[in-house]
Amino acid sequence: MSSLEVVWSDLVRHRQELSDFNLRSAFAEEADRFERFSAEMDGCLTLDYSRNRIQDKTLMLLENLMLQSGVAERYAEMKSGVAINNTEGRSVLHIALRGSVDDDLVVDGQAIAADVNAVKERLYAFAKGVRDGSIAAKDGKPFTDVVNIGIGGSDLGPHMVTAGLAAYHDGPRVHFVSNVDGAHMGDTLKVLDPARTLFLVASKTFTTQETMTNARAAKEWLVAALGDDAVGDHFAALSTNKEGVEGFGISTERMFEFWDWVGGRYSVWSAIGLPVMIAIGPEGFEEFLAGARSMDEHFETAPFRENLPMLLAALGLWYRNIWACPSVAVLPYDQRLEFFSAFLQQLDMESNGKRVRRDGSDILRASGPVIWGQSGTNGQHAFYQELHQGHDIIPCEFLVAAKPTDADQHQHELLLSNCFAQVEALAFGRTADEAKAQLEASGKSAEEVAALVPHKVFPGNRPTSLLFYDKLTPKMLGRLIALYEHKVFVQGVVWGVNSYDQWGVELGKELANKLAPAVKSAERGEGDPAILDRLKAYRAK
Ligand SMILES: O=P(O)(O)OC[C@H]1O[C@H](O)[C@H](O)[C@@H](O)[C@@H]1O
Repeated sequence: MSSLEVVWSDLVRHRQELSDFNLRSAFAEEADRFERFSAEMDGCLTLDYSRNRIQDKTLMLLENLMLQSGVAERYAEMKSGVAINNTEGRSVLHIALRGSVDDDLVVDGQAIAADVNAVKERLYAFAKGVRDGSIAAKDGKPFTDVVNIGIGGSDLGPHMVTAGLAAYHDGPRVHFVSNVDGAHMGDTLKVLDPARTLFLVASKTFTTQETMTNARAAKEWLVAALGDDAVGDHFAALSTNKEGVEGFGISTERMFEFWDWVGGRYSVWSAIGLPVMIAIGPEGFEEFLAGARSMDEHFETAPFRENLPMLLAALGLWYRNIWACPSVAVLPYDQRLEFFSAFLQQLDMESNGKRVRRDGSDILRASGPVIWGQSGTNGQHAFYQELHQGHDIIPCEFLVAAKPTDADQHQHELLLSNCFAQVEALAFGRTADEAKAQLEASGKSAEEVAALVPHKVFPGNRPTSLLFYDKLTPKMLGRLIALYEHKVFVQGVVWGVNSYDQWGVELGKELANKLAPAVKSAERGEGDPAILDRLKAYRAK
């Protein structure tokens, strides 16, 4: 057995040792659980992971798993520009986007920091111009609205961050259109004035069906109102595909490039972040980058027991592979992070939702779990029932700020108390004796008590981790995203997958393009004839 397989079997055996583990008794017996199982970075972000089914030995074994899997070695390869995205022959260097000009990161023998900086300067100048009106609409007046047209990595990151930093917006309004469903573009344009609207076409490849369709629709809408010559002033492109951008009619002066070593789901730090720069300004965006950079440094230097991404990754592996938990709920108690779990779905599931290892061999164990969630307290009134009393154990990651950015203090205290209450209820539950005492105290008869007790028992012992931070600033959001990026990286290395390709998305895309003509005419064509027949019938109604 390889030394890595030995660690996996150590972990399986260790789970048996913990078969009677219960968070209630663990907390009763170990007054120091918070001290032992929490880590802080920069004095403003704490990961409290004390309410997990772990002991010191668990962490020792998980640390060994990281060592044996070669996490540090793979990270060194990544930083040195090795094409760790082996199926596409690409380096993976999104960390360079938040680095400094003095960094010596190299791709294909070329230093990249200077290029990164040059594009960033152009982006900042453009964002500033749009914000102060010096980059204006066709009529010379400032833009009031910016529409980002993109999908996947060219939408989820900037959309989530723009919403997350709403307290810092002081530029034009920013909208996001992603879905090929014409209703998305239609509903967005309905409230906009073409004379005041700037479109950003965001697409790494500049070939994605949804984005190109929406971009053409936007162009038609604009041209119909303002004429052909408005396109130059009212469009800009964020892409790696110069020919595609020019072909669409956007000049290279209005194109902001990035590079094939930036994966779509890791691209919010690049030109894809332009909507955020326009919304909060370049200074705010610099803070956002600085937050991510501080997480990079933390990840590179903090010892395992203090290393937030390592710990989050380790706990994820523990539950996914040793406890067979199929999903993880991400629950930000922050309305402005309402798109955070949707963003993480792409980051995590597109990266590690794989069935073969880098060399094409079978992984032989479960890889990326289903990531899902919603902002608190909304989720409490929807799916928390299942978290508390459902059949599956669903580890939860809660996120909450100590202080509101600009919201009411009293309401923020209620938000915090809801978050802490959930964490406590999931961990400690309610025993049958407690349920009985409560029902008796409420005056129920003995029969009623007996009938209701089973329904009122909360098993507890449900694992949660809490990311507790001072305030949701641009810097903090940068830290949080980079934290999850590194977590995904670590897990990908342990599972041995290529976290930077996404072949699984391709088949559906190919088939959609193939079926488009058949759907258009609703005639029998390629694909499932029965459903096309039904389509024809419904259309004829
Ligand atoms: O930016 P684009 O080239 O338009 O790609 C947008 C998205 O397309 C696909 O769905 C990929 O799976 C995503 O990773 C990517 O972010």
